[in-house]
Amino acid sequence: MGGEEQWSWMVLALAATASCVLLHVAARVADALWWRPRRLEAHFARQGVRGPPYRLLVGCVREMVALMAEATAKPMSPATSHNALPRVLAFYHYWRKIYGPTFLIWFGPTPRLTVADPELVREIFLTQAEAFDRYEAHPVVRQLEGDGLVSLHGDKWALHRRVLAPAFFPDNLNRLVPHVGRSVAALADRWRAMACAGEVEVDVAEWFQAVAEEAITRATFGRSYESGRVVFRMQGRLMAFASEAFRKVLVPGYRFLPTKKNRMSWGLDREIRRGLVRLIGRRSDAAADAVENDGTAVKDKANNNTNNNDNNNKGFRDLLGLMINARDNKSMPVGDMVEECKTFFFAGKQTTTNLLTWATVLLAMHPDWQDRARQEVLAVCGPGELPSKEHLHRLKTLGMILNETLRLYPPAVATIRRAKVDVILGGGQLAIPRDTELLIPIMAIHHDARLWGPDAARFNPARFAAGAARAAAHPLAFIPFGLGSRMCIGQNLALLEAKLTVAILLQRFEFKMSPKYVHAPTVLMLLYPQYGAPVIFRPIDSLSSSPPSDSTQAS
Ligand code: HEM
Repeated sequence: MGGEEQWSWMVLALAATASCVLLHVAARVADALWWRPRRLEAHFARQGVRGPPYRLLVGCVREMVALMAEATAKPMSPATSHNALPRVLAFYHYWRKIYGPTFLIWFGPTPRLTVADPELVREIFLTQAEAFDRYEAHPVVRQLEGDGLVSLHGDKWALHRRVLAPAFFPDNLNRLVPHVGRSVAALADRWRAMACAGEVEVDVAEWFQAVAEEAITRATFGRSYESGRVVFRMQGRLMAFASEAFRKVLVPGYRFLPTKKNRMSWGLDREIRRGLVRLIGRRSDAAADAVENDGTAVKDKANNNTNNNDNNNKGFRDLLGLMINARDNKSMPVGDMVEECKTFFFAGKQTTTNLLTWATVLLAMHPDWQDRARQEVLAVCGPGELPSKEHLHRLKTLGMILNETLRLYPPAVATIRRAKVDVILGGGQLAIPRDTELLIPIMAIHHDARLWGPDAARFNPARFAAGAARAAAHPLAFIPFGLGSRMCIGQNLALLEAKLTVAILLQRFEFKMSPKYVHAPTVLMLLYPQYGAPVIFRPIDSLSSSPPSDSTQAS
């Protein structure tokens, strides 16, 4: 064979190989975008599970967006109704009526099975939990929430959860009561000072952010509160930028473009990291000095706030200190600690702000329950003292009100899992292939009349009189903090903050909704009042205008 002929054969062979590769890739793409979704649709249909039809590339996202846009265009009607599900999860409400409680939707070519039956929920979160993983968030959300507990998996998640859990034990959190109480009392004093003609109107959705930020900053940084606060302020600004981006920008890759806002976000992100690394360095050095001087016991104390400058923090185990101690055991690098701090700010601030906002809105809408709760608070805590940890424990009516708030307006309206393996649920009824996502619409379970009775859409805290597990026809019908091993780690902190804040406001004010308020719950990551939550506060005259005495002492 001549050189020229040999060359032609090589070109032909290369062209044939390239064609094979191209064909193979094209076949894979066609399978992923068309044949696999069709096979899965048929697979679920054979089990009686149906849903809106899959459309090439987009799945049923277009219909979902249209249903949500239509629902959020109008406020709730009637304006006092708590039947918010059709507005908040419009697509769920619409398709559930057509396809029943378990149905299949498509996020692009990704199948998402919607499951609202508490027995299936039990299997997903408890009895077969090892077959499911938490879902990977949108990259914009991921960047914000940090690579901490919320998004970790496997051994690393287990280690972090073990290290951080002691910060949320009730006896530890009780030490925060005086701090949080004082910050709420300061807020109440400001509102009292702002009141003209005997009352003041404030948007509680805005103001409660400061209360939630104070608590999460204390819980994370303890005695390094002041430096931590500077870092978390920046994190707050970053979150504001990102939630704007999340709202407006659906262009893939937009977050990488050097726009003015993006450059500001990147700069803030760098500053936050630097600030946290510096702070961790200072705390680690202090702990190391303590070891050199006095041995290990003192090191633990150095990390756990026995600073003389802040005796009220005495013995408090903050998240940073717990992580630094773990790092000494070589288990948590600085980068991981930075990510956890970001995660806790993200997971802890807005969720609690939302709970506080909806609880205040509901009490303003239901003056009968506001009166009952106030009577309880005055009977247990008196009119002028900051509630103590012992007081909080005795505020049963307020506890019921917070539960009913979390039922009707759960800050996290849904959660998602992904099947890691093929799995069979419902005693053999439901075969779920690997990589199927499961959408658990927490809010829909909370509003289901078959579980909660015909008054499911009514605000009736009395249904929680015998405890959360007995409030509905199924013990797992109430899951505002999730379920199982990945249940919210901050639940005790959120409830403590909410009880304390609402108790202090009830002591000091009567409140009602502003005529400007438009009842329009909507979802943007969490459940928000779409047009804010303006509430009118009228200081209770029996109180003196001087700041209340602080009867509580840190324990
Ligand atoms: C009313 C307030 C809150 C609500 C309704 C809430 C809700 C939830 C829910 C539903 C989950 C589970 C998500 C899932 O299973 O996919 C969760 C997890 C989590 N929450 Fe909360 N949360 C609240 C407050 C807080 C606070 C105050 C903190 C931190 C101080 C926090 C930190 C976390 C973390 C780190 C996780 C992930 C836990 C893990 O995967 O191990 N949350 N939360």
